Amino acid sequence: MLRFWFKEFPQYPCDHTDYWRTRLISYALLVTTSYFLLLTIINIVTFSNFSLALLDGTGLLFSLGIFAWFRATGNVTVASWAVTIMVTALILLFVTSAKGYSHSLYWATLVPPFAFFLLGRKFGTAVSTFTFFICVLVVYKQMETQQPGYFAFGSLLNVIEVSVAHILLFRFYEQARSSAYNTLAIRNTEILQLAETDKLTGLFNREKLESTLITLLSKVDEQHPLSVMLLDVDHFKKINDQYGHFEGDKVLRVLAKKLQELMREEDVVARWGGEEFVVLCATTSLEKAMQLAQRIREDIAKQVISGHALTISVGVAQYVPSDSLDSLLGRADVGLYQAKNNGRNSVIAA
Ligand SMILES: Nc1nc2c(ncn2[C@@H]2O[C@H](COP(=O)(O)OP(=O)(O)OP(=O)(O)O)[C@@H](O)[C@H]2O)c(=O)[nH]1
Repeated sequence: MLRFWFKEFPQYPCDHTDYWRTRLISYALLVTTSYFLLLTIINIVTFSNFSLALLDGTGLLFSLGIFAWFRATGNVTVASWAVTIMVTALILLFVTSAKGYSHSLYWATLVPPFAFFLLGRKFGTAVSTFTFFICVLVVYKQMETQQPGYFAFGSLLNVIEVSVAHILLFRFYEQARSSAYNTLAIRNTEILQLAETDKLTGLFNREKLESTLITLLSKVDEQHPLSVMLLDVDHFKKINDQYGHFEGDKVLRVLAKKLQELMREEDVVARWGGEEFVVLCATTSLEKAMQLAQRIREDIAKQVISGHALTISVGVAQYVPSDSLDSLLGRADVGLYQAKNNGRNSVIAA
């Protein structure tokens, strides 16, 4: 119903640091505008108190003025100050006019949540300190006159109103905080995904491959051997030279997808760099890995990849206890080198 009141500013999307400020400014102006409008009407219609109605009418115009100006400019900093000053002035006016009766002081507790949220730590502290200083002063003056405090029905309403305002404000804070955390969590997941994905092919990149290999190595034992394959496209340079780099990229993308389809679900396929790919085969002996690599080499040779007939050479190695990460991949590289020397389109174990 009140959607027209809350303008979405394109410069403040929901993950922008000022997004929730724009919301609180709009909420505060909605409350102050309604408050002044109501009091103006009551003072005219019920009490015929036109001087008070004039005062409330001025407040109404002031509140609407800030609202219209904020909608037009989207200036959060100035609107934050305007709203904080208006809310603080209203509260202090009430506290001083009520001569510091206890129920009126309760309103002052609304200032810190406003001031800190809209103005930040430094000015929030300043405005809150100023407000509480005025409250202390008012109470001190009251002490001098020895005026006894009293509570009437109005006082009770005041306490209830401030309590409700407190709950709403803290709900607002919690929403802003959890929204920020959720956005952060989504961003973190995206960043993590970017950090471990090869941009061209969408496969795991070298960093992710190495961390996965370290994890898999910790699980290796006699029943769970681990083998790796290093695959390289034969004469890939020709595709680039003949058809251009973009076509070469397209071929790499399609080939990466094909490799993933051809591998078993449990195999980890990654782009090592350039036109080289690595496959980690957990719980796979050298013999089994050789069979798998041969099957894949044959499949690739039979298929047309993005309009090109391709072949691959593969080096295969099985982890032995004396291996480090580098020596294991190094041995697969030796196998690949031999496969290339053997005339390519072949698989060699090392
Ligand atoms: N399009 C494209 N080309 C790449 C990319 N990374 C590396 N290359 C190219 O891959 C080619 C690799 O060439 P070489 O190392 O000579 O190997 P090759 O032509 O495949 O020959 P052999 O491996 O000996 O069979 C080079 O032309 C690189 O520019 C990439 O991300 N995209």
